Amino acid sequence: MQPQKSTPSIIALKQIVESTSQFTGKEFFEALVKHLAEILDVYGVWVTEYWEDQNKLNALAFWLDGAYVDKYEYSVPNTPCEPVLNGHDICHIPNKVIDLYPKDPDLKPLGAVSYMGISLRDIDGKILGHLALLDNKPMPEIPEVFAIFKIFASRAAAELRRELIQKKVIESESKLYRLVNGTTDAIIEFNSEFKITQANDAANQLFEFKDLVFLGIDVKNLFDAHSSKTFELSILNYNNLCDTNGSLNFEEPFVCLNCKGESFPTKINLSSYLFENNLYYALFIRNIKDEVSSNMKIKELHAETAMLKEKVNAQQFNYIIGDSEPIKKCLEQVIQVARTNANVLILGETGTGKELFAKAVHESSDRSSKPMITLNCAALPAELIESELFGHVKGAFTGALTAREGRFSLADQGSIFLDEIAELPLPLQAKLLRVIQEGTFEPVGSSETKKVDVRIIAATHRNLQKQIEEGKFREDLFYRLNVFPINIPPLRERGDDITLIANAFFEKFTKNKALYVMPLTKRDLNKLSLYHWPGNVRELQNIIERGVITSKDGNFNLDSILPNSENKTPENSKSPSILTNDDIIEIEKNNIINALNLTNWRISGEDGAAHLLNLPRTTLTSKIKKFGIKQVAIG
Ligand SMILES: Nc1ncnc2c1ncn2[C@@H]1O[C@H](COP(=O)(O)OP(=O)(O)OP(=O)(O)O)[C@@H](O)[C@H]1O
Repeated sequence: MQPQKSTPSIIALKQIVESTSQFTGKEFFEALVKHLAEILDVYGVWVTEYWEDQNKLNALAFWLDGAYVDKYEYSVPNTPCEPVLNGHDICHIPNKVIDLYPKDPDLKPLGAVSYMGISLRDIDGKILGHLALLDNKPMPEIPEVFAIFKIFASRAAAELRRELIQKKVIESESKLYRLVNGTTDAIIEFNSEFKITQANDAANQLFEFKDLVFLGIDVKNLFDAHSSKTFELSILNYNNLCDTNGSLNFEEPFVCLNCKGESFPTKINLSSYLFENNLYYALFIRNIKDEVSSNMKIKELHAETAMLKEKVNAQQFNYIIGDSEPIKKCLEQVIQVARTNANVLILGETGTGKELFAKAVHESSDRSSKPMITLNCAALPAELIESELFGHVKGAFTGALTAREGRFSLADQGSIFLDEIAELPLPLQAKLLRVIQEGTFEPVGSSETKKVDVRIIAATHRNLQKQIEEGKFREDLFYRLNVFPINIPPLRERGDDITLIANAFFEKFTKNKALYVMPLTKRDLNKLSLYHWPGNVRELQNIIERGVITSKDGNFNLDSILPNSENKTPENSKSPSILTNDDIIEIEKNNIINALNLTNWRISGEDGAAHLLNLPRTTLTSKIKKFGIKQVAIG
């Protein structure tokens, strides 16, 4: 091999330079191997990249016997290329290359005789690949050829380095592209004149802009008037507002407008940077429409839940009839206290509905899934109350044949309603105080301490302060119970509630009855309203029930049932009133009924009604007949 005899090496060099200069990359390598082979007049030339992990060489271009070899990769060991990669500058085998590398599978088929290879290295010396010549004739050592070979090896190495760097750039650009365009947040770059210079795919999608229209427009136009103003001011004050990292995060949402003018809420943040001495900003926009609408949905659901809760509460209390202000106030107090764990003391005259209100407190509390256990402290003898409240063990007292749970245990996690609390014997008041303070007690006859979590709702019609003064009620217990007192007003102070309750009870007692009873008349209702109801709602309930039972010819019988003597409020009784004859007859009739009721319908004798009325027995008998008074069994 030698440079063509007629062409000086400098010309050969010039030729190769000219024929490769306009190319880069694969085209350069192809031009290089072809021209080198032609000019140096060798059988084959190839340039490779080195795959270090596999210890393989891969031809970037291979010119062999006047044509390109399409694909050529091979393992380095046992080939003449091995010493090239192992540090030799130029490896030149002028002859008998097959004898030196008998295990190289390709040398023989190619008829290789001589070989020359040179490594292509990175700046730091790392092997990038190699350039090799192969000939089927001996290849003498000619310094000019070496020189040409070296020059082009260094050109090939530069190209290889450029290729590798370009590959890296493309890779990192593609990573960046994926990052920037893979995000659902819009990223928009704009300059100090607010002109958009770049935008990612998400920005185009979010604002429904096409690339061309998007670039160059004023970034402020992406916002509605108010947000645009805020945005502009923020940019003008950027240096004062931004954090130490140079970025600016906005807490409040910005309203953006898409190209159709449709608005949507967004969260934005900004950062700024200098590029080639020009100031740029990167604006990150996140569409929070879904977030906002979910928040709104949550708010709506909260409101709906609150409304439903109110409805449920209202329904829960629908057994408490009444629309008067004092009753509404009591119901409000029920709702207030129910949410807490505070003990409740319900005060009010007998029959005002204290038990109903206790039930309402329990049912609207978190304990409603557990029972409310009731104990009427006035209904049991003192000896029994203790075991009723705290339970007893077997044999604790005569008759205690088995152990029994007390009401406090039964009410665990729920509530206990202690009605007529003023009647609780003093020793038990002390025990109750301990349950309130520590949540513990011992069943009768047991030394085992039990612990419970019970809310106490107590009620009384008595004046507890007075009971304390008289030494009948413990003051400390009173303060423990009186955490949240609810005063139930007497029925006479509830105005139109009397009518409401009377009609409701009338409905209840006449419903599904074979007997038709005419509805309550205005006169009936008027009378009921004027009565002062010492027995409160319970008394009203009884009166209506009796009036229905004793109705005659379909007429509700109020007259003979409502106690006349107490038929007037104290105020009313002061004002003079004229009674009709009918009224007087009615008064007499009711008076007889009252006397008969009091004497258990005994007419004669010392404890009979005639004696009570100071009437002869016969007169009373005839009056009973005249007024059509009949004894009624009251259920
Ligand atoms: N507002 C009301 N609406 C409907 N019914 C009521 C109302 N208040 C009381 N009642 C009825 O009146 C009767 C007496 O009520 P409750 O037993 O709750 O009264 P109380 O104040 O606890 O009586 P006591 O002091 O005698 O124990 C019950 O049948 C109850 O259902």
